[in-house]
Amino acid sequence: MNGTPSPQGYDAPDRHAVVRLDDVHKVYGGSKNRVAALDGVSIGLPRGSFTAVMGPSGSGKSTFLHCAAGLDRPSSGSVHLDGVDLAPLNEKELTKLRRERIGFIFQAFNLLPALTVVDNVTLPLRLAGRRPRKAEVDEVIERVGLASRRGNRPGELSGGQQQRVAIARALITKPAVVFGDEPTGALDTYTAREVLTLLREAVQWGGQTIVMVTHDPVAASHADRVLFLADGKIVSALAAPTADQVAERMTHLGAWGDTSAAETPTHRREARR
Ligand SMILES: Nc1ncnc2c1ncn2[C@@H]1O[C@H](COP(=O)(O)OP(=O)(O)OP(=O)(O)O)[C@@H](O)[C@H]1O
Repeated sequence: MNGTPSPQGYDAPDRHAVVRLDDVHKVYGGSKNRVAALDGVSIGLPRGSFTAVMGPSGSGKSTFLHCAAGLDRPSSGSVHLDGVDLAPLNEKELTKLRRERIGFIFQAFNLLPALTVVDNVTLPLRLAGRRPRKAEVDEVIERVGLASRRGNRPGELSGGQQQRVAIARALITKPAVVFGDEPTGALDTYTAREVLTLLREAVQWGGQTIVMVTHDPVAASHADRVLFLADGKIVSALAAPTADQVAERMTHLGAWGDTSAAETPTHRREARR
């Protein structure tokens, strides 16, 4: 669980990991426009851990998330989720596995505008044919601080509140892992911190496993470990990271392009406030 490279890459894939990728390659295009979006990724993510995935634009973060979550299939290599090898599953089986064992949180919240908070949160249970139990619904809605908003619709909520609904919706099925794609990307600094604290608590108190793609070093600093991707490979990792350490590592990867070398998106955002 540190940043030391092993002969197999960053961390030997651990048999007990909730998410395990073994030598995963994902290739797009043909012979003329071939892109190796993932180029031999091997990693194990332990149960109850919070992992942030960072890297320059085009480094393969989304592809990593999509392959790890069974939204996309690797060109070669294997992905195990909660002990299940995803390769032999057909689309129907993959959909069922995603519905039952994975929670998703997106930058754009993706709530259904016509449904109340309670109905948005319980939707995954109803889609899985399970009748929501009042106690479990109350518990998760209270945990995200929305007990007084149960009957509101998304349009009546702030961005931070909407993301908390999305978090409750991701947690309600008690998934093996929650994948976040820039979950704080649309939020201001203060609200983002509240949402990240909530995710941290889900890991710390609920034993939830979370994997989050982010461009924000401050967001990444809430994770137990940051994985850095470059050109489709995990090139480095940081355990118990600070935002400054993450920003510095990103600068070395050339992640901020040719804007000021020391500036990060977060620092720029803070400077504008
Ligand atoms: N459907 C696709 N067809 C062709 N190439 C693709 C496709 N999806 C991704 N790629 C390429 O694979 C590489 C990795 O893309 P990916 O979206 O995973 O990067 P990323 O790190 O998430 O980028 P960003 O931070 O800009 O969202 C890029 O070169 C991208 O152009």
